[in-house]
Amino acid sequence: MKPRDRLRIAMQKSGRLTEPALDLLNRCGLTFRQSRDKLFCFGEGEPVDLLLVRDDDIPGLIAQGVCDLGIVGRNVLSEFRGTAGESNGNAALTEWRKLGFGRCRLSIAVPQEMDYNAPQDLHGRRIATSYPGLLGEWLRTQGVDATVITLAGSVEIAPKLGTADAICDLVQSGGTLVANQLRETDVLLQSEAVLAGPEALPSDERGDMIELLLKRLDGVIQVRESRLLLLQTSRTSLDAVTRLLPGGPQPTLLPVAGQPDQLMLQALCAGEVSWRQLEEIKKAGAREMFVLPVEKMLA
Ligand SMILES: Nc1ncnc2c1ncn2[C@@H]1O[C@H](COP(=O)(O)OP(=O)(O)OP(=O)(O)O)[C@@H](O)[C@H]1O
Ligand SMILES: O=P(O)(O)OC[C@H]1O[C@H](OP(=O)(O)OP(=O)(O)O)[C@H](O)[C@@H]1O
Ligand SMILES: [Mg+2]
Repeated sequence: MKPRDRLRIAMQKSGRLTEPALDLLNRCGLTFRQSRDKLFCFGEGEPVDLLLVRDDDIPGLIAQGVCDLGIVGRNVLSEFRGTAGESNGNAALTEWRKLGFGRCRLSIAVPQEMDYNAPQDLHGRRIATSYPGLLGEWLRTQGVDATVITLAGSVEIAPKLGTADAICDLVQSGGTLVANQLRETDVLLQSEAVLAGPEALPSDERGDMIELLLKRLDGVIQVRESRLLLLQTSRTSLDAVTRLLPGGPQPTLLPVAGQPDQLMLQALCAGEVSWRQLEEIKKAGAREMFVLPVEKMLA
């Protein structure tokens, strides 16, 4: 293969991961010249280009060295790793970063009326899936002997059509399962989009660019997941309120003008603050609560 001096990242051409992946790269300061419906996008500022492909092709493109990195679901990457042995030689791919979008899980689901208590109930059954590698591995670890039926899509319909007794497919809200009178029984894999690449970084300029990109990604992900929590509390409730704060550095306390028994508390939280957490904190004595997104951060 011809040596390249520009970094090449594979991402999904059109699908669930396309917008969030491009948004993330933009936030890392990468912009691209060609329109998104083209196969190749040339990086404008930095020497980083994009290849837009079917998500299933991404691990193979990295393993073959056609691309240096890829943004792909862990489900697709893990399936490739499991089946890569025979067809792709030494395809040692790794997850460089978890990207926090495209969250879903790979699960077994059975018809609602089926008597199912444990994986052993799948003995001798037919299971339809688009993930034969991951399913086969799970069945082996469970010591279950079942027939794996590989389908490219519309897996959930297989039990109704009588072509399978159970399925193994992606679940997010569970809506598709309910619509097909199926119930989820076992989770094989928790998935989200990841930045995938070879285990060893290239030893040329591309390796330096990857290191720079990883640093920027870390900053972008940290800011994206950070929230600033502001609230008011009495000094007597302070301990109870502080105990309930989501993880992060020590909060800052500020006096409230004209109310010596009151404090304004400011806390940087490392993740989303849920309504439930807010309600608990309020019960402990807080009021005037605000949760703000963080735009930029420089420690
Ligand atoms: N319901 C869902 N909610 C969230 N993420 C999902 C969901 N379904 C799939 N994903 C994740 O998004 C990835 C891409 O899903 P999508 O449906 O766009 O793929 P696809 O139909 O295989 O697309 P392609 O045309 O690129 O092959 C999946 O591999 C998975 O990681
Ligand atoms: O649990 P849910 O929120 O219902 O999501 C799960 C569904 O989403 C994905 O399909 P998608 O919507 O991409 O349709 P497709 O696979 O037929 O393209 C996946 O293959 C499941 O069918
Ligand atoms: Mg696909």
